[in-house]
Amino acid sequence: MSDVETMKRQAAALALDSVRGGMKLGLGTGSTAKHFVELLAERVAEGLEVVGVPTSEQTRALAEKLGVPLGTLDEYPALDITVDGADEIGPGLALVKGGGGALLREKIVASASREMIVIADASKKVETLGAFPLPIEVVDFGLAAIRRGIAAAAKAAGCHGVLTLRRKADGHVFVTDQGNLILDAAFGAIPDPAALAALLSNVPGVVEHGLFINLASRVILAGPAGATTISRAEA
Ligand SMILES: O=C[C@H](O)[C@H](O)[C@H](O)COP(=O)(O)O
Repeated sequence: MSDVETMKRQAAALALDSVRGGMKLGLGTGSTAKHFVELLAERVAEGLEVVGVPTSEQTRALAEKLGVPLGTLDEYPALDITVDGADEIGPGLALVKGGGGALLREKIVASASREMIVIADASKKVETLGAFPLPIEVVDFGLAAIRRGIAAAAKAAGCHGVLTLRRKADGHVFVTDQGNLILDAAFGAIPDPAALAALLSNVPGVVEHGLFINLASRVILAGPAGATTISRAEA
């Protein structure tokens, strides 16, 4: 396993310490969340009783394969903990998420959870969000108008940048688990993430965006010298 994968797994293992029998867990998406699902599956095989609610079809398939009992948010609308990765972690534990295209379900599941624990390698912590292009999930109608709306909202929040329609490696347009499209917004820097989040949410055609404000309660960051936990109160 590469150094960075070892760090991600270490963060995932620490998040597992917060899991107790009987909990209902949101299961995140991405390479870091995958480590958590794998480690959780080991504990389930040893007898830990939990129910997971996956944030993507990818995570559902992995958890099913590994034998983690699954439920839906309709069955369990109030979850105990969601454990998920992030693309960037900024001041106040504001996050950019959606690099894997799962931001919509991830935000719904995190919002339904008493606590969201973010697990990441230390490279994800930044002073200013925005170097990672912000994923914005939009409907498949009126894309040119939606782009104009996003650009105007971004400008009002002091952000400028190219919006790129996400495509898969084979060139086909990327479609989310909810059947929507993703525009990746290369803003470079987001001076006021909360303001941008509110403005983007008001653009007709925007289903959701990858700014997670006041959702993460703790971040477990693993670096070469070990792991540290940062709570929102101290971030
Ligand atoms: O849509 C994907 C998610 O928001 C991921 O949690 C995020 O992209 C981080 O993924 P990774 O752990 O692979 O860096």
